[in-house]
Amino acid sequence: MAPKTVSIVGSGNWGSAIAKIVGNNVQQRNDVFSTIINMYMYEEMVDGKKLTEIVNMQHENIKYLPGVKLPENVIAVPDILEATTNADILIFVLPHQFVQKICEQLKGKIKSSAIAVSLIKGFAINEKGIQLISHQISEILSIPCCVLSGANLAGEVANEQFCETTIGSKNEDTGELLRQLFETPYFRCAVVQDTDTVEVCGALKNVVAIGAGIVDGMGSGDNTKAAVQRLGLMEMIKFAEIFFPGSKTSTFFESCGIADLVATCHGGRNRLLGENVVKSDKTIHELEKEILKGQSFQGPLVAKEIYGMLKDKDMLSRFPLFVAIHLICDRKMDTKEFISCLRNHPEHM
Ligand SMILES: NC(=O)c1ccc[n+]([C@@H]2O[C@H](COP(=O)([O-])OP(=O)(O)OC[C@H]3O[C@@H](n4cnc5c(N)ncnc54)[C@H](O)[C@@H]3O)[C@@H](O)[C@H]2O)c1
Ligand SMILES: O=P(O)(O)OC[C@H](O)CO
Repeated sequence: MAPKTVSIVGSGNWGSAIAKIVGNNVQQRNDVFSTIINMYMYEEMVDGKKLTEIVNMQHENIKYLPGVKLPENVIAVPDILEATTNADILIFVLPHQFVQKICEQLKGKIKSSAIAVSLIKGFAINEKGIQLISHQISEILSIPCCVLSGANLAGEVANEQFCETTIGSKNEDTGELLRQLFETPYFRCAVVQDTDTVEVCGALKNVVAIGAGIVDGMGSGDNTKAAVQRLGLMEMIKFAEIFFPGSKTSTFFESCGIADLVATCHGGRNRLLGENVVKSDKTIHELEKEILKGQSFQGPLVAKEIYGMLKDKDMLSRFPLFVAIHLICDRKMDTKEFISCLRNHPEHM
């Protein structure tokens, strides 16, 4: 069989870390994969030069993953159609708010036999309510879309510190192909078929991590933070049970579940946001600009999306932690009220 061409759609903090892994792997497995990888990069000027040109000259994404060398077979391409022409495998890894626009541009322009894999942690909103990003990609492009999600803080992965991840694929052969594309001795991939739950975990843990940051900002101890994580996990499980029937509890014990929740509540950008929401009165947008310098917090947007959906369905009282986190991010609830939310949580009734 002809080697498969891989394209990466996205080149931020995680996109660049994954480009390092995939760029190296395709060189070692060149019987299975073509060795040149196009990486779509949203063009911007850095120090007066185009970021794509800097990446292609220096083999380093100096804005989103400074200090990490990327393999030379990863080529940054500013044109989305040029980046994805001939791709057999499309890796989607960009903040979820940009997916619809990118997919609309790709519609009818990619190989009909291509497959996608989404590394994105977020939800889309459409007229029916919440939609998984992998479903959105699959629906717009008319191709299957798998997922990859786990306890994977990009900087640590890029520095080759051991971690696990979870690939969700309903098709066993595709799951094995993706494992070959992503697995390294420091990035251990487990494949499960319960793809929806893998993705739900990735989106919701970003919301819980803001709660962990809020209690950090308030100076509460580790016990309080553990309570946020436990109650958050209970809401994540309930959310999956109600809105994604058939979801398996065992998936929450994979890297995409409990491990990612713990990693993000301790070392993630969303945790940092929660801490700063307590310590400053700036808006989320101002904090994002100030703290992340171009990177993106996904938690506040997901919290807002699920708040709107739960309100429409008259279910706000069943998810008080998610609701409080949204209201605090929106500056409609005082951070001091967060402890009462934990104290009066329905899990204690
Ligand atoms: N960073 C991590 O540690 C990490 C780990 C696992 C999963 N994720 C998930 O991966 C996804 C991507 O995150 P990331 O960290 O790579 O990105 P990031 O937070 O670094 O986001 C910035 C990216 O968005 C791009 N961008 C800005 N405006 C754009 C536009 N209008 N259209 C298209 N792109 C635009 C920027 O060029 C940059 O590449 C998210 O869903 C995130 O939750 C992140
Ligand atoms: O830095 P965060 O909060 O976006 O989390 C990053 C990853 O999702 C951790 O697995």
